[in-house]
Amino acid sequence: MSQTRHLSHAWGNHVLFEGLSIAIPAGVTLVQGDEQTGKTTLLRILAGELAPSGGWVETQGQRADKQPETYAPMVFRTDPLHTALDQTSPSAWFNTLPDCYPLLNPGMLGALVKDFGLSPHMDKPLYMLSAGSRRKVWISAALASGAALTLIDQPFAALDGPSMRLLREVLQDFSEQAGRACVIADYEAPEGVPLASTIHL
Ligand SMILES: Nc1ncnc2c1ncn2[C@@H]1O[C@H](COP(=O)(O)OP(=O)(O)OP(=O)(O)O)[C@@H](O)[C@H]1O
Repeated sequence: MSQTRHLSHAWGNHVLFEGLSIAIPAGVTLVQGDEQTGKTTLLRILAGELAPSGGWVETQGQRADKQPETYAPMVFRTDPLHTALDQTSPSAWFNTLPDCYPLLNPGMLGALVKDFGLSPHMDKPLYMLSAGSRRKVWISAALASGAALTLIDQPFAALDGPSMRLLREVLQDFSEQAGRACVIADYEAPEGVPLASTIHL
């Protein structure tokens, strides 16, 4: 479904990774590595946001470098450091998503909002939300987007206990869905989430 071929990222004499030829199957794939090993960089390359130094990435037969317009709607990357939406409310942002992600599942999005306890925050600007709530907003959009490839950096960071349990359940369900891949980046394998594959950096 997604794959990389001979992927490398380097600058000056510093090689972050090289020769990565990996297949990303449906279900949950973990990108595992210590600090500063290139997890976020790999996610950005998989999202088509960053050009690799060498090699290429492909999702459902479309290459990020050759077909950027068709590639972008197939991929959703959560970026907890993104500030461009700070003045936007989750409701307003969610209303724009079907334009980019026509396969967005509104029922799933509504259920995640409710179960993550986001309902009281839906009309507030994102900058007013806690780090955990902002992360839940991004994760809800990502998981409901219907994107063929969903990329989530440190999905459990800043989440409260009940939200961690809910996310585990949602990722379990996700791993049983045919046709969608979710790549999560973290230091350790998450408990209770069946993994389709692991990429070690
Ligand atoms: N082209 C580049 N030029 C200079 N530095 C770069 C370049 N690309 C990546 N880096 C740096 O490489 C480092 C590691 O990258 P990255 O953030 O992807 O690792 P990570 O495994 O996600 O780290 P962490 O777990 O600490 O968040 C970062 O400090 C990043 O700024």
